[in-house]
Amino acid sequence: MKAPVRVAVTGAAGQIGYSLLFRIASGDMLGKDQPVILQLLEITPALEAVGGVVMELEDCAFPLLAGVTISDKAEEAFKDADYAMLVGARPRGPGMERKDLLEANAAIFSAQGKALNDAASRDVRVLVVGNPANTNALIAQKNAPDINPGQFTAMTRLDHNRALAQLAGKVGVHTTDITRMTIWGNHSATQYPDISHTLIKGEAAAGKVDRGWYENEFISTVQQRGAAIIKARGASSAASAASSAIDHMRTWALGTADGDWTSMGIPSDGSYGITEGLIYSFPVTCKNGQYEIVQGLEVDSFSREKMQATENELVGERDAVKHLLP
Ligand SMILES: NC(=O)C1=CN([C@@H]2O[C@H](COP(=O)(O)OP(=O)(O)OC[C@H]3O[C@@H](n4cnc5c(N)ncnc54)[C@H](O)[C@@H]3O)[C@@H](O)[C@H]2O)C=CC1
Ligand SMILES: O=C([O-])CC(=O)C(=O)O
Repeated sequence: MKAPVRVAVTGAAGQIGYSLLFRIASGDMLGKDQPVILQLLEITPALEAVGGVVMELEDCAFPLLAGVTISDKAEEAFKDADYAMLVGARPRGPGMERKDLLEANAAIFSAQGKALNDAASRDVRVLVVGNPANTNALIAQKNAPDINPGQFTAMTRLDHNRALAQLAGKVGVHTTDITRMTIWGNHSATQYPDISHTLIKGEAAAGKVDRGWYENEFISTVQQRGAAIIKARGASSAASAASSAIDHMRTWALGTADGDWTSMGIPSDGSYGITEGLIYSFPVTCKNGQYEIVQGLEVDSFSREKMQATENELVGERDAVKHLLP
């Protein structure tokens, strides 16, 4: 049996937490041979509620769950963490854009960046889910100068999975028939879901759908899916967000399939002309716990314009939180 790894989860009493914790503990994230210790962080008034969730975790008798801790202190929850899933933050309501949460949530991520810097494993892999996820990841990263900046990532896997589902539904195939989907940019309404390089059963996806559908329906449906769920459910996506967080970490740790790639919000190294340092979603392959940007993809003028629009939005968000970026 492998030694247990430590997975810190913030916002553990929230809606996403309620779905996420059980999937991590059952081995969906890191494999059915990898024991895990969960280190849960919540604000003080929610500690009793987390206690209830922990009772339920115990009652599942998960073979891989090697321990659970609860704390309202970030340094305790992040102590020696190998993985940190930063979910705890305010969600948006109807009529809001995710960046409207910047002011409410940004302070959380500067404090948690510092706490990760002080307490987590030097190899900690960080996923930011709390919105606006890309800019919150930037804030946490900049407040953790002793941790490799590349270990801070933001979740666009939900957008990636949504794009797979929309395309599969349109063409009448299963999502598993589709490879090389790409989400570029911000987890926001400016994101660019790009099928220019996507394959369906090994053939170009662009040849199988009408260009008008792609430009006028597919892109906006994926961009607006979070808002559509809030409108229908009265609360933002939770189980699908948790599932995508599991996918993001599993792919990062265990790798992408040969010939395929995924989408992750990662610090730009300047690839594709994107401003260095922004947490921008790129197509990436993963192997041995490392990700690498897929290079050499052709970018036409339609794509370039969309990639720049979402880049511009991220530059604006970064500038709005300058005071939190040491
Ligand atoms: N990146 C993505 O694709 C997605 C991101 N989200 C975002 O995830 C976040 C969480 O969503 P839900 O679970 O639905 O919200 P929720 O309100 O149900 O839960 C959030 C939890 O975080 C806790 N919390 C607040 N401040 C905290 C802090 N400083 N430390 C630790 N815990 C703290 C709250 O007490 C609450 O229990 C929201 O910002 C939401 O917008 C949601 C869906 C998808
Ligand atoms: O839309 C929201 O506010 C929640 C979220 O990020 C998503 O579902 O993509």
